[in-house]
Amino acid sequence: MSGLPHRAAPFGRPAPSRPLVPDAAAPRRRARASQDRILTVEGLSLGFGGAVAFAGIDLAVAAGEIHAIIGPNGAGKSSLINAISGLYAPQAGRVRIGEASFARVPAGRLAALGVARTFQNLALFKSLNVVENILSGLAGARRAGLAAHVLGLPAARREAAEHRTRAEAVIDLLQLGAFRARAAGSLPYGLQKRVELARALVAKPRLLLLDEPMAGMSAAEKAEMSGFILAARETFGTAIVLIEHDIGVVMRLSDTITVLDHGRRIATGTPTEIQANPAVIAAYLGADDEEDETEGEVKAA
Ligand SMILES: Nc1ncnc2c1ncn2[C@@H]1O[C@H](COP(=O)(O)OP(=O)(O)OP(=O)(O)O)[C@@H](O)[C@H]1O
Repeated sequence: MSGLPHRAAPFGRPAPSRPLVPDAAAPRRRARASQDRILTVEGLSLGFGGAVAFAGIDLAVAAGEIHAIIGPNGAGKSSLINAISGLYAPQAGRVRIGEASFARVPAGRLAALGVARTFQNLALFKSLNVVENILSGLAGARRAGLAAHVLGLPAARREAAEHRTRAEAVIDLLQLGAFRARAAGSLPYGLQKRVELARALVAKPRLLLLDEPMAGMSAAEKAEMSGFILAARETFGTAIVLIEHDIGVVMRLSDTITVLDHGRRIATGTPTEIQANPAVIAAYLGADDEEDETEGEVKAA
């Protein structure tokens, strides 16, 4: 820290002291943690032409963990989520989801792998109502064939009823009942983001990837959305990987934070560890000097 300029550190609080006595239970805990791991990213690298989006990224997310990925603009956060969800094909490394390991994650099998995601920009069916949008999150979970649905066969009717029950459970959880018949496109932006979350959650994913779920929201809307994200984890035990620029929100929500800068992972730790990490502070102060926009976001901590 001594090399930093004389400016307020963006994350404020001091580092925790390390325990001095060796922790005998640590190896056992580590073994259990790796069994509970839902996502492991090993040495993942992606470039576009000559430009590096990210390189050599390692990441481990345990079942039920909320793991934020933060970093200045262009650090590689969205590209990493896009690679984890199979939209981008990495040039090196592997992604393990549960027990399955991939050089490129098959995007078409995401739902079967227990993974759901939202996008940085809203991707709802604007003219469909809220219930229909949420049900579209179960399209990958259909067992009865299309013909059975068209003909209204009993298996298809049972499945449709079961899906409605699941949709209603998510509607209750995210308090969307009053809007269920409204066209998604007619709702205020904050509610549309909530519908997107509901659509991702309806399949009860083991892993949920949220790309800036609170972008463009007011402080009150962000607090509300944070509550819904915690409720989702609590109710479904879902692990959540979250990209978010508001550092205050990240500090309050996350169990673990990974920081990217210029496509490299510069730190992983608890919120307390991250806010005291010199490399993280330097990365944000550097971004501070370059971009006024980021300044406010970092100081929100
Ligand atoms: N489809 C693409 N084609 C070419 N370059 C891309 C593409 N997607 C991302 N990049 C580049 O990869 C780098 C990382 O971008 P990315 O969007 O992943 O960063 P980010 O951390 O999510 O940024 P932000 O916080 O601004 O959303 C940037 O240099 C970006 O220009």
